[in-house]
Amino acid sequence: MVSFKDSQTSLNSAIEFGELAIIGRHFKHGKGEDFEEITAPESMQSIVIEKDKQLTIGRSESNSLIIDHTAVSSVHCRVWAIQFDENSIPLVYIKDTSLNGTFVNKEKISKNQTYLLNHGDVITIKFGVSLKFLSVLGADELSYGRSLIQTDKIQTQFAKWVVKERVLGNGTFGNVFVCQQSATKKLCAVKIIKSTADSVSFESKVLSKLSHPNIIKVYESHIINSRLYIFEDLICGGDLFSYLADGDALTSIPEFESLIITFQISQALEYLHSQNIAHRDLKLDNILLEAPQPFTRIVLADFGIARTVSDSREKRRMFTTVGTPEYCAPEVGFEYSKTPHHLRAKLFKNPPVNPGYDTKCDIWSLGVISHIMLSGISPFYGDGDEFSIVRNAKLGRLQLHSKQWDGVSDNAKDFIQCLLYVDIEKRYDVGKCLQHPWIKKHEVELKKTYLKILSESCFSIQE
Ligand SMILES: Nc1ncnc2c1ncn2[C@@H]1O[C@H](COP(=O)(O)OP(=O)(O)OP(=O)(O)O)[C@@H](O)[C@H]1O
Repeated sequence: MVSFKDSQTSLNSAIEFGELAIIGRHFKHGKGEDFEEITAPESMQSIVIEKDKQLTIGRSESNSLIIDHTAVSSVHCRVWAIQFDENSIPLVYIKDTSLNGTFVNKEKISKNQTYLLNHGDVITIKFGVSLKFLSVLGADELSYGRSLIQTDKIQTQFAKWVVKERVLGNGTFGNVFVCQQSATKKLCAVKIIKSTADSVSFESKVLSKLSHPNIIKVYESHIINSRLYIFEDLICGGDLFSYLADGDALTSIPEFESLIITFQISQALEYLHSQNIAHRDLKLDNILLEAPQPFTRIVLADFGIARTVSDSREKRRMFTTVGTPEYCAPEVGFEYSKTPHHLRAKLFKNPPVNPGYDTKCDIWSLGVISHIMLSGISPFYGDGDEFSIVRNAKLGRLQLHSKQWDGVSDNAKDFIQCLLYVDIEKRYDVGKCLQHPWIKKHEVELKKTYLKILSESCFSIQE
């Protein structure tokens, strides 16, 4: 009735983040149901949760744990672990994809909802097995968050929210914690930023007024004791950088998967740019996935340096050099001087010589991201120091004929070229990107896939 795939029982070299231990089974008993504790054979007592590998539980042969019962869906639920960096505590999520439901501690998870597992949680597949989640750190998985809350004197109780002792990630300006919406019990994220300078206020002021499936949803924000708390949706699949990472290198993904991600980012940019907002820091790390799998909803996050540009065409310019050189358009103004401090917050003093830049800076970044997805190569990275990255970007030479591009269509290559023109006039805007043959040729399939992604996403459930 219950079986494991062989690969799940011999994982000695993998990084383990926890396990799901079989503790019993559920069965039909007359009109009701019953539960009995079971001791599975030794080789089948637990299923290991490892880094970068999604586990599936269900009826079909392809699952990591197969439960052969008609009440169990073909893929009933998925389990995966996310770790922000190698020093942070992994988060293990479960997503229900079943007809009859997946239960955690006897509560049903809504279909397509994702739940963050805590050490000791019991997962029940009705008329299948019950599994206990054992975190690799045991009950200690909360200690890091708890100590941060204490040392940073973080407020945990709000009228509508409770901040949890789970850390999602750390940024330059602060930390991101899991929190819970008191009324609905829904898990969300709260970004807690130490500084309340103007540079971070965009996230709290403007983002809460935006509504787009591919842009992080911000509910509200509060400033308490010089800390800005931004309550937003929890996006559970990690970032695109981790998704593409393979050891120390990045890998390419299939062309249609790259296309659907590019399409979703373009949708978000079309919305942002139509409101005269530039993100200014688009990069793999700031693109979050709802689940670490192909054809999932992607969400633009980290609007810490985003800016609203003027409505007037003449004034639609920005002059501050910000962003990340690897993804940054040449006109943004990073310089290839060997002096590193030049590379941050450099103000253009003389606008007629340096005309500044506009929202097309995001298009360049999208070009870099799509280039990486299609080939596994960052186009201007060179030997990796900022000097060569900035110089290469200013030259704008692309090598779209190396072996990494074998099998990539000419349309995809042309799309990349159109986004990475150093000449801003020649570079496409987002409207033209969406009209490019790479997208137009697949428009019907793309729209169908996009609608399916949204209909299966928590975004559509909340709206
Ligand atoms: N809403 C969210 N849901 C899930 N994870 C999130 C969310 N927001 C941020 N994170 C995680 O926390 C990490 C830090 O996020 P944050 O936006 O504060 O950092 P950052 O500003 O990108 O860092 P830096 O400024 O150094 O680039 C992200 O990389 C991401 O992994």
